[in-house]
Amino acid sequence: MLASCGSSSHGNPALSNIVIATRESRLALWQAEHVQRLLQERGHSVSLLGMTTLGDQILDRTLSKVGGKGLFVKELETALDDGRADIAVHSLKDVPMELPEGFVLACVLEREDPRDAFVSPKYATLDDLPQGAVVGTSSLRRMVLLRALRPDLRIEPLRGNLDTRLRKLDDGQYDGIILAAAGLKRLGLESRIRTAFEPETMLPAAGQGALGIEVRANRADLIEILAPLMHRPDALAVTSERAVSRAMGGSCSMPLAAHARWQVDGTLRIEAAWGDIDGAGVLVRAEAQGAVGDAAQAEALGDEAASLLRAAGAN
Ligand SMILES: NCc1[nH]cc(CCC(=O)O)c1CC(=O)O
Repeated sequence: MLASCGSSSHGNPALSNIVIATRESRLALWQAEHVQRLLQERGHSVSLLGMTTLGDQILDRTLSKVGGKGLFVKELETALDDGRADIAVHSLKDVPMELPEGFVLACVLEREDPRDAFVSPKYATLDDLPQGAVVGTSSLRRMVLLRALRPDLRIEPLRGNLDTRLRKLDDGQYDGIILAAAGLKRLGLESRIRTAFEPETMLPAAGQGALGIEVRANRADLIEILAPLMHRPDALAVTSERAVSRAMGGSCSMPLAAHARWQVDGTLRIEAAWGDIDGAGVLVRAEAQGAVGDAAQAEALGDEAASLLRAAGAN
């Protein structure tokens, strides 16, 4: 079933052309083109298939109310399934923990800045915001973490792609908004970042800043082609973060943060936070640290952090 048409100098099968299924937001296209460049540098021919997903069409409700992360991924998987495309490039943050039967994450690329960023025309930091200022975010994680930092702020929903969100800010609908630093940097909008929150202050979402490449599990040809793009340390860190989400039954209807960092002694340290958005503003945190040499150990570390979260009151 290999769609091969010859061999590269390394003896790998070479596809005549690799088709990347991608959403059509500016960020999604940047990400797909990034993977396109990386593969072209290795001698592959690559084209893009742009698609509009349900997640892109539903801009008036929070994602958590309309079905969650899968909305951005499903149409792309259909294109892989029916052979219109070979691979899909995703922001890992938006990829559900369990992929549908028959799909695998073949590759995690080197991660961009995983931090959240404070963006505001007027205020340099969150601390500079006046009492009761309006901050835009539709992320439950950002809401509960913001609430812990500044209970006085008014948090208002903010949806749409990056350009839309920035336009709403510039229109004056918010005093400040929170966005992922990675997306701003990729689109050359780094100058909009007033403060990047250290993870201690605003713990990132599992997988934030990382790109994942999804393929049909039976495409051994593609899995081999993508292997050199894998960034192993970041892949293991992200695997432990995603394990926290999986263990907590994670979806974006749950305020959950998980962020893992390699330590100077070579161990991996993961921090996690869980919030109770409807309840009394409960926010619990946990951390775990250990030697991680493979995906199973990365998952075990994430599971341990999730157990500690539960022991601390998360459910
Ligand atoms: N939920 C939307 C989303 N998914 C991925 C990114 C970009 C950052 C990344 O790659 O993690 C963003 C924008 C944001 O959260 O501000």
